[in-house]
Amino acid sequence: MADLWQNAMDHAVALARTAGAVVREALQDERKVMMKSSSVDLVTQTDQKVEQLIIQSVKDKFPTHRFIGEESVAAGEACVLTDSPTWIIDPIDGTTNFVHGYPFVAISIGFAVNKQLEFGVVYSCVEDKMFTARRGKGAFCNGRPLQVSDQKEISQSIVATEFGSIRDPETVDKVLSSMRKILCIPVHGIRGAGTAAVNMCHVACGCVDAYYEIGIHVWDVAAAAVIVSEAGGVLMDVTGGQLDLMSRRVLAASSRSIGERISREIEAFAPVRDDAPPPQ
Ligand SMILES: O=P([O-])([O-])O[C@@H]1[C@H](O)[C@H](O)[C@@H](O)[C@H](O)[C@H]1O
Ligand SMILES: [Mg+2]
Ligand SMILES: [Mg+2]
Repeated sequence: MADLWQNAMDHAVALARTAGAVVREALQDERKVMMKSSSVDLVTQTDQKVEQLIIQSVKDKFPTHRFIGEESVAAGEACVLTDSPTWIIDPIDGTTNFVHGYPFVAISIGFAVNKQLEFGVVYSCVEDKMFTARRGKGAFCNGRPLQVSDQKEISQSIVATEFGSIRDPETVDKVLSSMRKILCIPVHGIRGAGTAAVNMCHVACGCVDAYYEIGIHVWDVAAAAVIVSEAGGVLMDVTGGQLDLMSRRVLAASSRSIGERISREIEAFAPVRDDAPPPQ
């Protein structure tokens, strides 16, 4: 089969561009902020509008395909990855950035078939950077090929991570303790763009050597996972084991050795899985 899903990918790129224009436009206006699970888990009408725009357009073009969308799941849809072709959508990755006008905001569209990711599209819409990758065909930013860094020395690396939105003191202690241990290796620095998808694209570009986070969701990382691996990077669990997309943990690195070195410093914990049945 030559390239069965190229049509779907072309459509995803066009949709990400359209959605990005909607988000950029909304950045000019006042943004009404609502809370989801807590006061630091935010959503706006633009997140909801963009997700609906993407889902409706895909339904019209590919009526049998399924969806996992951040705001649909927040509204009660199941978060289940089946063997059916499935679009995994984060309409705005970096909603907190969007709310504050901090200029890293992305539309993230991943696509899986038989539970295998086939392509990923991440559009960092303020920077106008379109990151794309199709399984087996390389990763690109605005059409230019991407390659992870060839850094082998952890002490000469930059690591990206986020503080996350789980803010009970015990969890925050673990998050800070991991960062402290990584800083003390010492690495050159720690960075965070405020969007998981863009952090992972930075691994793909080679400007950071690794990114990890506990608390992300499948829609934050599905698209960018293809981009990282097609740029030559590796994906793993924060313990160094196999990546589980529903586990809410990710470690993306330029090489297995850098990833495993960082995993040794991370205090792992296990948030409620994305595919956990809803509480009764
Ligand atoms: O809510 P959202 O802005 O789509 O996604 C969030 C961003 O990626 C953030 O950088 C990360 O720290 C959170 O874990 C994500 O949930
Ligand atoms: Mg997100
Ligand atoms: Mg989002």
